[in-house]
Amino acid sequence: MPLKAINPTTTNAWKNLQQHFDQGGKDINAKELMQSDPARAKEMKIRWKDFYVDYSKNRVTHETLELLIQLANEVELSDAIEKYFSGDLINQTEGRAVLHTALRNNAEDIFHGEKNISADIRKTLAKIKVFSTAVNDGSWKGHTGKAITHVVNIGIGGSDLGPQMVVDALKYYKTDLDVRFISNVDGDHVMETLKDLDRETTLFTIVSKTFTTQETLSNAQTVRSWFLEDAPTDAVEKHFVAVSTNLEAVSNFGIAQENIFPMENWVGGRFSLWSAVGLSIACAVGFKHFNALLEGAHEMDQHFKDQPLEGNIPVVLGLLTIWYNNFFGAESEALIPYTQYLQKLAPYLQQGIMESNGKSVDRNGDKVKYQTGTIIWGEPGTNAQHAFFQLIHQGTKLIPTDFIGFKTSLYGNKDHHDKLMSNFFAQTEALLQGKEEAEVHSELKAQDKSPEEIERLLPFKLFEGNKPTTTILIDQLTPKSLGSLIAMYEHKLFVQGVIWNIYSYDQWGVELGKQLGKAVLKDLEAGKEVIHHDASTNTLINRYLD
Ligand SMILES: O=P(O)(O)OC[C@H]1O[C@H](O)[C@H](O)[C@@H](O)[C@@H]1O
Repeated sequence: MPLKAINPTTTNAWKNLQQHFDQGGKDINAKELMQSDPARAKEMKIRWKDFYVDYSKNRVTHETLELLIQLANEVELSDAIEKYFSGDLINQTEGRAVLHTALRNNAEDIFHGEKNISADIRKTLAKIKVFSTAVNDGSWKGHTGKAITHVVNIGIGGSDLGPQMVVDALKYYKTDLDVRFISNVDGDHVMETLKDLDRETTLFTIVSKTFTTQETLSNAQTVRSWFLEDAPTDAVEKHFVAVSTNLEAVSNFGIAQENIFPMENWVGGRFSLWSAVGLSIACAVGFKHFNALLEGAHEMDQHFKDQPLEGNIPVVLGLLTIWYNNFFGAESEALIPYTQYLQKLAPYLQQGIMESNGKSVDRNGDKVKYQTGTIIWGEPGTNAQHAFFQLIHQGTKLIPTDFIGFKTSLYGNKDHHDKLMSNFFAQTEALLQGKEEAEVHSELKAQDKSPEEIERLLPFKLFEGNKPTTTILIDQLTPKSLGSLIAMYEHKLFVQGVIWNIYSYDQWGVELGKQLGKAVLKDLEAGKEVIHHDASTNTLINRYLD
């Protein structure tokens, strides 16, 4: 069954939320509420396994939360969750199920229509295990009999961002293999990646769900030609493997049948790191850790599926976004992980969240009259503090921010970790508390400023406070906790999509640019003056051709 199409703005909860917002909700001051009700911190938190999610620094009251849950109930979120996990065709515009959760469910047999897909999932997983183990233990040899030292993943979008983020995030757990990524069709990017590689000890994984993506196919061709400059044609089978749903195109490319790792259409590209797309992850950190990543995600899946809405982490996070996006008019959300390992989390989730929920037509095919997808951005703390936190603290925009931190670091080094985490806690405190006039006044006075100077400087040194943050404190960055964290955001964006009544699992918005790109490429190749584009594009192309 497809998802029901319920316009959220027609629900009673939406109207009540609007009224609640107009009649005081917009002025909710989390700082004051925290002072008057210290129990708030205990009540507005979710403790789950090694996660501690504190959302008490948000502009919400218990009433707000009740109304948001009421909204989730009225749009039948629980029914949608059920359909998501049971393989209903919830990606209706592409006629597909959305079953990336099946990839990490080792406990049950999952059905896609009549077909039990778990056997195939386990088979592919076993193939990943055998292959990644052989590459790591040196039993997979290159064509001259040498073991593999470098793996290069060639893919873009979902076939790049997820594996790249995870490989970077789990660097601590890395094997001896050097794993790199080529994504952009920028030839310089390709050559920079190849330049110090030894053909005899490098393995290329070509990853493309469709195997039609221009960037990936061009890069794969270029890399193959580079490889064949100094290797015989039959060496390709020892150095090239592929991951795709399009098995025919892969064999036409010249990849041996046994070197193909299949994936299925019910896995969206941006949710595919759990599938064979994660091959480079298994190579980089070993199969054991890849499996732990899947386990962590599965545990979050269980939580999301079974936990009542009020105590359900992705649900609560998703509802907070709705509150800010649709009632306060906040346009973006920042994600600040306090670990350098997660430096690619925001770019990864930009695809996950913005490609999923950047839609303006609802599930009835009508143009929506409310805001949908949020803009996602972020960088690791503390770097972010020295770059753009000024705007979060004192700018004019409301930017709800997730702070993600870990109780213990990986190398110990407590001295550094205490410094890192003191910033983590202090920033959410500063954003909540702000700094009032009296405090600024006495600080300036203590610096021996004259009354005139104090008066002049005071407005610039004030901090409003009441800037909303959610703290996600996790015990340690492990493959398992990373799996849970990623799955948490996957489900959060699902919740938002259900409430906004949009289709989160298609991405038609990326097609037009690709189409026009092909036409422009023909013009560039022809090299003749163009006149059939708009005036600006004609001028630019002609200048390029000149
Ligand atoms: O894996 P591929 O088929 O090569 O697709 C790579 C990417 O292509 C497009 O840009 C889609 O919008 C992405 O969702 C996808 O991840």
